[in-house]
Amino acid sequence: MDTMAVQVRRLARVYGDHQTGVRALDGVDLDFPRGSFTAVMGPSGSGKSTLLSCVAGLDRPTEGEVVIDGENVTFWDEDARTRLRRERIGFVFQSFHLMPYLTAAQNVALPLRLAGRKADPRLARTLLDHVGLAERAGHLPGELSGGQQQRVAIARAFATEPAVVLADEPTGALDSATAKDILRLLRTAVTELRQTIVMVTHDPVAASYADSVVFLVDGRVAGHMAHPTVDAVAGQLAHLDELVAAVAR
Ligand SMILES: Nc1ncnc2c1ncn2[C@@H]1O[C@H](COP(=O)(O)OP(=O)(O)OP(=O)(O)O)[C@@H](O)[C@H]1O
Repeated sequence: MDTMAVQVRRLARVYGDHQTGVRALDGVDLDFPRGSFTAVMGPSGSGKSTLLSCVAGLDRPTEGEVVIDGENVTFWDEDARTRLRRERIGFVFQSFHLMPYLTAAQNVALPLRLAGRKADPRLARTLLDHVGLAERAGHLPGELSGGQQQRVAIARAFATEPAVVLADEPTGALDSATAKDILRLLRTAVTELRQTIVMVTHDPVAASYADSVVFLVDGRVAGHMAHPTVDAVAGQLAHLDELVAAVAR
């Protein structure tokens, strides 16, 4: 069994003309091991969202490859990539993206139904139990707080036991105490359940819950940090200009 959940190789994404267009990604090589929690950071426009979109198969790279669970998915057709997103990738967004007219349990079961699996109501309840929301299974998103909605979204993201969960600013809309609860939950999913998470964030506190941080600058990997602390990440972000200079060399 491959030990890498996700690998990207020489990944490039050019928007517009190949010569004069924007190189949103410019030769990115990254490995995301199974059971790892990686934060992706970098200035606005550095390519973080483009990286997630390419890994999710929402966007096609101009060059390079995306390998998920040992399978090169780069050239899969639209149908196969839709199945990939439904079955092998979980998503957590800043603004939760729950279906407003479905209960918490129905939202959690939705990926299983879309993947054509028999939706066992007990599984949705178990997943909600894991995120501390067993009592709220029958509630609609509008009846839940922001932090509770994000817990439902996390239970949903892990429902299909995906190869990787892609989280885009998962704590961006939450107050700092609620954000820490959510980050602890993500950390537990990695440590205890061997899930794999790739999280885009601007927040050094959020990044400090990860095993490592990848810094992107101008579409390139400008640095890595293992065992990040809040101070070390904030310090690196304050000196991104030095990373930029190193990339330009
Ligand atoms: N559909 C598109 N068409 C043209 N240019 C695009 C498109 N999507 C992204 N870009 C450009 O690609 C670059 C990388 O964008 P991306 O959204 O990946 O950055 P980001 O690091 O996620 O930024 P932010 O932190 O602001 O979300 C930017 O210069 C952006 O303007």
